[in-house]
Amino acid sequence: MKIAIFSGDGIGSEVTREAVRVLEALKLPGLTLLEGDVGAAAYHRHGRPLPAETLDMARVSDAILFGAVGDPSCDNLERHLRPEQAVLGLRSELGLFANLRPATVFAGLEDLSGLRPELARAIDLLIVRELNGDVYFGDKGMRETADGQREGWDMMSYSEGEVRRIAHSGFLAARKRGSKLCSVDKANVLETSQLWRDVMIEVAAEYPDVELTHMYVDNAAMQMVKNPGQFDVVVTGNLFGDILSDLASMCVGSIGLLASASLGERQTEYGTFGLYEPIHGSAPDIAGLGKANPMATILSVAMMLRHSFGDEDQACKVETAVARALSDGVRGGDLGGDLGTEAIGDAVLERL
Ligand SMILES: NC(=O)C1=CN([C@@H]2O[C@H](COP(=O)(O)OP(=O)(O)OC[C@H]3O[C@@H](n4cnc5c(N)ncnc54)[C@H](O)[C@@H]3O)[C@@H](O)[C@H]2O)C=CC1
Ligand SMILES: CC(C)CC(=O)C(=O)O
Ligand SMILES: [Mg+2]
Repeated sequence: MKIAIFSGDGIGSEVTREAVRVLEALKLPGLTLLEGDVGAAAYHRHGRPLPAETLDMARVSDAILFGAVGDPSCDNLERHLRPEQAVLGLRSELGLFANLRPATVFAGLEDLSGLRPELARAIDLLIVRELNGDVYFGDKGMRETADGQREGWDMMSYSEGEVRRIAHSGFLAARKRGSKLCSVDKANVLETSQLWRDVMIEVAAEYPDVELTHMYVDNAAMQMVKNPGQFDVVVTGNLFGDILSDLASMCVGSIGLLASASLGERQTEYGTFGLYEPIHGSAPDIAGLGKANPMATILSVAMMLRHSFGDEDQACKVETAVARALSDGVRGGDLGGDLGTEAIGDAVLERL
């Protein structure tokens, strides 16, 4: 089994290093790790954030472990050269349209949530975010208005087929959990969202065992803070899912804890091909200081073992090691402690 490691920029390389240590400690038979350049690192070396060599490596791999991309020194480059295009490009080129972002409170962290402990304790939700469409991938540009002002524009759209396939991902995920699916949109204002809602209702007919509800995204943000325990699976578009998942992360304690799996249709001999990454970015404010929490990336390895390698035992082993570390009081700066990235990695390894 081949895993491509794309660690990227800022804390991406720091957190990925710890996740790779965990992966190697599992001694999976026949494991080969490949390393590729993405993001600002790739731009400086190859002139492009997602070089052809990296994409080729992704295509011959069974799964990808991704750190993060983004560097302030690149924020004024033309958009197609910016580091973020690496992760967007991998998601679209590889057809990874279903992004799963689970959020659960670990025992012992209830007091570290941005919410009251009794609200935090009830959180066990999964955000299913569409990843190949929406305003992120529409035409965009800068133009001049008739009265000479600059105008930025981004096209938001979803086709019926794009909504239908993520609807199935949402319903199937709900069926494996609490059978409740909340579709989040902005159908009171956006045509994109009206189609989204119509298609969700059509697809619901194939899943009579799953309860479908709808919520506008502004209310969903409020409800996530007021009563997050009401959510089981949330299915939503690319932009709304991006925002709501960062919100959910603080409800469980830290953005350094939320893992993700990005899946498509490609099957390998081991399972579903996927890209696994923490939901956070390259965190330039703490990059190079050894302060980042690597747990989200380590938990992304667990998701990889589950979805791409069908190895539920090893996935649970990794998740249990992280949960034990947290319940034993292992805390990085993001959780009010003083342990650094490597020390947190050591603590998880000791509990594997
Ligand atoms: N998938 C990706 O590669 C993503 C890349 N980005 C990029 O990352 C760069 C920084 O973006 P921001 O908006 O600042 O988001 P960010 O997620 O990188 O950081 C937000 C805040 O959370 C903290 N943080 C994030 N991860 C942490 C961890 N593991 N441990 C402790 N603290 C952590 C950071 O220090 C910062 O204060 C930008 O260039 C952005 O475009 C942002 C999100 C996703
Ligand atoms: C292109 C990325 C920076 C999008 C993002 O923030 C994410 O996927 O969480
Ligand atoms: Mg994000």
